[in-house]
Amino acid sequence: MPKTQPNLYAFSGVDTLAPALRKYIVQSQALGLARHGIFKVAVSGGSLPKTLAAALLAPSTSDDDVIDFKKWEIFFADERVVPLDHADSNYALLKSELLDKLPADQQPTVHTIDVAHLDDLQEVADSYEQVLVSSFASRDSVRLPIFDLLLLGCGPDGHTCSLFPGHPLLRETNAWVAPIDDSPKPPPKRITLTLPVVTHAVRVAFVATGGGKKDIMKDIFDADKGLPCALVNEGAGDRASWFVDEPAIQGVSFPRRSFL
Ligand SMILES: O=C(O)[C@H](O)[C@@H](O)[C@H](O)[C@H](O)COP(=O)(O)O
Repeated sequence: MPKTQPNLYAFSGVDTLAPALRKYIVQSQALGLARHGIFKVAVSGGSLPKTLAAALLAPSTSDDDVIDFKKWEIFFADERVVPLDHADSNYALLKSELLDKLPADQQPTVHTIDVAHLDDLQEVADSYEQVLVSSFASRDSVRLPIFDLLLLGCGPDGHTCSLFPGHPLLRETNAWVAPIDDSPKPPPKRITLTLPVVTHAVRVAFVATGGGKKDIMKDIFDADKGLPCALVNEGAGDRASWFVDEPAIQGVSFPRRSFL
């Protein structure tokens, strides 16, 4: 079977990107609800939660444009191993950008890391994997958990989640969730979904904005450097979609698609 290509959607800025991202998320939600009555989504940190909030907190524009947060199960595609109220916590970031702005009766289920063992990184990863096992059925019955949607960022070195270029973790084939204690991006101690879990999601959306991303975007889309983001593109094909602004893809020759 021929390999499919990722979808590259470019927008003038976050104000035009956010409504398209919202539409894509609402479609993904409908697919998830049709599939299993729940919407299982994992999110990253960085600049993503802010863009996500711009997309999701906007008022609904039609009967088809409804976000049912009560049916959402939110996981973290990667998390820094710090207390949940720490300035570095991806949960704390998502909470302040999005969760705190949702009404009390519209709160999703949010799966945070277990902070009881912050000094034992492997234990944090293992216990988070158990959270996935409970949600997605046992490891014996499913080889990999299949998220309805992953919402990811792209670092200036081409990393995504906490999967960094050239890191041995990229070769992990067994664990669903892995620890990393030498993240080049601080803080060093993190847990992350592994590459097979990322590439097996029903849909993977990347959000990358700003001129600071343009060099790495050329490396991801126009070169063959085996960067983590490119490995996700390769594994997910057209199940991967990129929501970017024009400055982020200045000079990139990979063909854009129009978002309908
Ligand atoms: O916890 C983290 O550090 C993030 O999950 C990380 O993977 C992030 O998504 C990228 O570094 C992109 O970050 P920006 O969107 O801020 O560039």
